Amino acid sequence: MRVIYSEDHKLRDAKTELHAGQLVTPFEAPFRAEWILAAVKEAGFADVVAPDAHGLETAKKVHDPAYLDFLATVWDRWVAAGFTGEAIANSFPVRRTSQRVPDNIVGAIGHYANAADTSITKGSYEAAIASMRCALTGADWLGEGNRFAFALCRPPGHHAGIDLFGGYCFINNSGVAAQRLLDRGAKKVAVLDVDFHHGNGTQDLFYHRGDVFTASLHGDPMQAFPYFLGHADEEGEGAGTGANRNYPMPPGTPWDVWSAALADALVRIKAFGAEAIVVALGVDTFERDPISFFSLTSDDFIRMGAMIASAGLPVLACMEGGYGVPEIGLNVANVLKGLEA
Ligand SMILES: NCCCNCCCCCS
Ligand SMILES: [Zn+2]
Repeated sequence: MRVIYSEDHKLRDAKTELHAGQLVTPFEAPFRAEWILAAVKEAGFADVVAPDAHGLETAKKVHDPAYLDFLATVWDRWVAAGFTGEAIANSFPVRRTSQRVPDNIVGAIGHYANAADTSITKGSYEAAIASMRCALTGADWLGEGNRFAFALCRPPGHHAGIDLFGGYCFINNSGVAAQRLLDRGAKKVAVLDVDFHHGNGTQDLFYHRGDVFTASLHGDPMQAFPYFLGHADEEGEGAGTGANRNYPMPPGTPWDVWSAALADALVRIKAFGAEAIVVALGVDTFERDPISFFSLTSDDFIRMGAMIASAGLPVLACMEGGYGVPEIGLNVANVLKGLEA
């Protein structure tokens, strides 16, 4: 199991998150990557490397290049506008409005945001680039014929759409990795999102494409972020018809219900003909996660890894969510243990 990790994740260290009507210390904070790194090393996954210095060529195939330019410049534009706080979107192009991108930075950040929970700060972009590079380096490890890799991505990526940031995400690491695998010769790949929250960004990237199967197991969007995508009737469009599968589940969902959805997703991934699986690995399905409502135990994460490995395909796991409790490290290590069991 190759682990890819970059110290540059520390450049993403926002001080505010709009949560429950207050500006709180962000749930998605630097300690997360440190705890997870320590735990996977402790579990024996010590083959840890820094990412290669990939550019934006692959990312530009799944994200709007103008959006990537926005990410690269938003902080400087925010400061140039004279604002002293962190960059937070507060006006959005909602129903029956123009999709023109305003020149004003407050309008522009709202155009590109799908949630107001993600403050942009100095260094956020550089950290997102490093995170993307971890995923791309993991894809290359698989492309070289290896079976498993874990990209310790921070910031996460699965809520980042074609031209959207939010849910603590900026660049869709697992989506970029899937594209890399295709560019290296795969005909079909799958992105399996096991994070508690629906992979709305990943679904957006590939919804009209037939070469990437996207599956997501998540809290029912009627009750859970991201609220506005993730229903079971979203099955892809055009060339992507039948290549998207959502498994929304209710509060309190335990392993036996959750794993039945995983089993179904894996059957569909195999039937699709995927040559590799990119796992959007969030561990916020854990019973004590502070912002989620499923009931998986730490041992369930071993079972999760074993089930995914049973598909018999190469697997790249890209770190997504999992918050607040020390068990996030154990739970990630347990998935890796299950993969290699
Ligand atoms: N402020 C907490 C409420 C929800 N905010 C978005 C959660 C994104 C999870 C990404 S895995
Ligand atoms: Zn999540």
